[in-house]
Amino acid sequence: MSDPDADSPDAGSDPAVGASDATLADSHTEMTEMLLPNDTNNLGRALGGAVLHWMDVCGAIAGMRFSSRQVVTASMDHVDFIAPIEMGEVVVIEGYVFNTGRTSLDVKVEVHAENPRTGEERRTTASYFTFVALDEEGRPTEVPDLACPTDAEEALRTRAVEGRREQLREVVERYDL
Ligand SMILES: CCCCCCCCCCCCCCCC(=O)SCCNC(=O)CCNC(=O)[C@H](O)C(C)(C)COP(=O)(O)OP(=O)(O)OC[C@H]1O[C@@H](n2cnc3c(N)ncnc32)[C@H](O)[C@@H]1OP(=O)(O)O
Repeated sequence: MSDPDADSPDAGSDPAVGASDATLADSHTEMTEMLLPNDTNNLGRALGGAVLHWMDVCGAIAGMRFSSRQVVTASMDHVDFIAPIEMGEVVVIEGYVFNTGRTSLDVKVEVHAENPRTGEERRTTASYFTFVALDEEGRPTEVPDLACPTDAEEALRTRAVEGRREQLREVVERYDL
């Protein structure tokens, strides 16, 4: 989040968005945590499972904001922890819906760590989740179509689609599948 305004999905709106549509900006979710001892390992760094938990909750909130439904996590893509998070650092988790099926939503979730004293920040992980919206009886139910009425939203959508493709390609190459 080095420049949150540069490609903010909330910038501008389009009155032409249909009644059965929801926008990427509608789903946009940002959570801020501080890494405390309960979520660290013996090195004083974030437990992978704690980070996954925050990512899951952030993605679910994005899915619920988008669909106005309860959602459940159906799947999570590959996750690489590319940089450690140190105790006392601020953790910013950001998610948004970038693709929809009939009852499913794809959500990109990205995590940055921030040193609160220096302001230095770095990307620590990102992944792609699929959530499924449920009706009152707990059955999969239709979600709105995704609309990206602003250039910023369209750019984020494209970045997520291409990022997911690239991440899956890297995993296939890494394991020589
Ligand atoms: C707003 C009001 C809220 C009020 C209330 C507040 C409560 C606030 C609590 C929130 C708290 C946070 C929540 C955190 C999120 C959890 O932690 S949820 C817990 C962990 N997840 C689960 O327990 C899910 C367990 N799995 C299931 O229940 C079922 O497999 C599923 C996911 C519902 C799918 O059921 P199914 O019978 O396979 O359904 P089916 O009709 O075949 O497929 C439905 C869709 O799912 C897709 N799908 C199925 N399996 C998969 C898969 N493995 N991968 C990808 N897609 C899949 C299908 O492709 C299909 O997509 P569409 O083509 O319709 O777009």
